[in-house]
Amino acid sequence: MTPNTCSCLHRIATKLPVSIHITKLLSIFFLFFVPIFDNFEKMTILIEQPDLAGVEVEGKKMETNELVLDGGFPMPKLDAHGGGFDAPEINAFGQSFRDYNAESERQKTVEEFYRLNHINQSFDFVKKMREKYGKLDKTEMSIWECCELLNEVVDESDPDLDEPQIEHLLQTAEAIRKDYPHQDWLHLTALIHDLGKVLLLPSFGELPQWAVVGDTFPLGCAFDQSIVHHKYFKDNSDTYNSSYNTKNGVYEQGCGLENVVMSWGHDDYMYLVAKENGTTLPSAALFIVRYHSFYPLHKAGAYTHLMNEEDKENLKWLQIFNKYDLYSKSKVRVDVEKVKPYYLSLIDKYFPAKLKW
Ligand SMILES: O[C@H]1[C@H](O)[C@@H](O)[C@H](O)[C@@H](O)[C@H]1O
Ligand SMILES: [Fe+2]
Ligand SMILES: [Fe+2]
Repeated sequence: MTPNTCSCLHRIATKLPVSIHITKLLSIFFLFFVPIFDNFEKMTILIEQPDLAGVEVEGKKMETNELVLDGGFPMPKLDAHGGGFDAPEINAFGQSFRDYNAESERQKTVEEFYRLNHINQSFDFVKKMREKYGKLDKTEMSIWECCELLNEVVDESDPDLDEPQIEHLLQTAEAIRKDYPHQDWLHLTALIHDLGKVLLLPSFGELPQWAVVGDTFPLGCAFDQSIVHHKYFKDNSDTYNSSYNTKNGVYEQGCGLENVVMSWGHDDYMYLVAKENGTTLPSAALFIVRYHSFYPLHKAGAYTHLMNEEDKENLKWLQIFNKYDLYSKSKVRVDVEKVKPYYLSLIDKYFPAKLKW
């Protein structure tokens, strides 16, 4: 029924010799309901889509096409490569990244590092370290003061970088900031992720490199073949402990990574520091800090049977982060003084002024 037929019927109805009430009721019927039935077949139900671009959700600006994960932190839509980052093919030494067998000046140092690491990281050793460093009684300082301490630190496990660690922190943070400008928590996560390397310094007990850096792996269950230089586990006593050397070992399937004892180093230490000092960073940030060296999981896909649902969600962020951690390593220096005010503002937002270490 078209609007014309409708108004015509309305006119006829008004001319009928019946009471004014019936006329009014008919008019209402024809005017409002008939056109609705008439158009019923053509009707499409439209639900308005809120335009989230530029809108703040829990203090975070949204970009279009973003999903919101737990805690209100937006999950960016990724392209096939997991973000806009253009990963270089070769490192500063002209080799491909994380090639642990390539002949280079660093290869021997790195392999010797993993030999010692694999012999000495045991279930008992880690338990002792977590207890000792969990006390956070070494010193008090701000996040930025800690960044500056890393000026002194060079990581012997890394085949791709021999620059002081503060360079690496800023390179990672600046690279991720460029691609994810609105996720400020991710910029700060990048800045702090390796701060735990201060364990190498005298005021932190001057731990040997094998107890601070390098890839991490679980203790209390079998050492997966994907772990770099796996062969050196033959001299680790846990290899021969029947409670520890099976796929699940002391764990249950799906128990969640937080219940898994990881090899001791800068990841777990910095996680403890951030958590115990009451950071307001989201759980994905703490997950990144804690497991960023767990290449057997996030690169090789080993140990996934130990993850729970929350781990699986957080792993998506870790995999985004990892690209920047790895491929931003270069000899190009960041102008520290120029970017410092920005990072100081983030530190102020997510951390107390002084932290216990
Ligand atoms: O050599 C590197 C370096 O120590 C990194 O900081 C760590 O996160 C990596 O996993 C490791 O392989
Ligand atoms: Fe690291
Ligand atoms: Fe790193």
